[in-house]
Order: sequence, then C-alpha cells, then structure tokens
Amino acid sequence: MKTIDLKARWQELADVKDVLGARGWFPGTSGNLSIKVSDDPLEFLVTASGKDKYKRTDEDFVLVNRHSKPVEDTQLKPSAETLLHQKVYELTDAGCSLHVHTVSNNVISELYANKGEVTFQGQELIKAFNLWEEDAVLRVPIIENPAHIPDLANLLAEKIDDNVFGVLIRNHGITVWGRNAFEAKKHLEAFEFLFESHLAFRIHTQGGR
Ligand SMILES: CSCCC(=O)C(=O)COP(=O)(O)O
Ligand SMILES: [Zn+2]
Repeated sequence: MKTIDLKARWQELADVKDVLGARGWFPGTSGNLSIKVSDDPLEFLVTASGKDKYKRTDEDFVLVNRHSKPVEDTQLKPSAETLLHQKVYELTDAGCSLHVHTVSNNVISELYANKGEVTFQGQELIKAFNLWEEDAVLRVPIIENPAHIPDLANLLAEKIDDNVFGVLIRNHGITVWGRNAFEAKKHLEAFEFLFESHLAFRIHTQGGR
C-alpha cells in the first residue's frame, strides 16, 4: 500500500471525525468511524476503542485487515465494533462507514423497533440518497442490539442490500456508509436530519405520543 494513500485516508477520516465531533455526536466515547485503504486485500482505518473522539491525536485510528485485526503491532485496540465496518466493506462498495449514537437515532430506533424499520417519504433530504423519484421512499432497517458483537454484525449483514444506506441498532445508534467519506457523511447528516425533524413533528402535532 502506498504510504500517501494511508496518510490521505487518515486525514480524510480525521476531518470527518472533527465535524461530527463538533456536533456532539460522540457522547461518552461512543461512536466509531472507518475508511477503506485497500480493496484487495481489504484493509481499513478504524477509530481506536474507548478513546475520547472529540480529541484529535496521532493515535486516533488503527489500520486493520480483512479479519478486523491490527495490521501492525500496536498497543491500541481497534473499535469494539470493527466487525460491523468489516461487514459493510465485505457486502457493499462502501469506502467509508460511520457509526454514531445520537438522542434522535436512539429514540427513533425504539419508537419503530417493533416494525423492524422506519420509512421516510415526502422529505426533500431523501434526495441525499439519490432517490429523486416523486414520492420516493427511504427505508431504514432496525436491528436488535445483542451484546455479542459477532451476533450484532450478522444482524447488520442480513439487512444490507443496494437500497439500504444505513441500519439503526435499537437503543444504540446507527451505522451508515457511502462510497467515500464525503458520501458517508452526507448520508449520516441526512439520516439525522430526517430523525430529528420526524421527532419534532410528532411533538408539535401529537404532543410526542
Ligand atoms: C460507551 S459506548 C459503548 C461502545 C459503543 O457502542 C461504541 O460505539 C464505541 O465503542 P468503541 O470501541 O468504538 O470505542
Ligand atoms: Zn456503538
């Protein structure tokens, strides 16, 4: 792998992390981000586990292989949820995968958990997913949150298809992806806007019921 690629991807992911951090989207060290560095063999940078993601250091990311293991010896531990990012790269053409816990995505995930998905229609932000047809519908699957990460990763994998751009994890967060950091961030911002506006609408029209 060319060193310049690694440095460029590191910088790209660090810049996205700063923007998401400025929005307060990493409460209590939650959240993890990754960016693909190599396709074959699969290698990607992922946030180190348990760190304060509001800070920017030279130990923010770990380069891992297709088995989610560090490529080089390191004291740093890859994210506890690296396996979810691995599944995204295995099953899609994603170049970047973002996982955040927000109040809105947690509340939405619980409100619609029993339906197994939440759908959006008629909002302009749906076009952020390249859905431009009149009355296009955006589907967001919702999965349960087993503590055993391999089980969680398998639940995520079962929901991935060409018409899915992110998966909600019940009372946990969302994992979103895109072909590159720009698109993954665009998708995440659009999801969070749709969640927040939906919840605000319910509060203003139904008193939150
Ligand atoms: C304190 S959040 C619990 C772990 C989690 O869900 C998360 O997103 C962050 O875990 P990581 O190992 O990536 O720091
Ligand atoms: Zn998480």
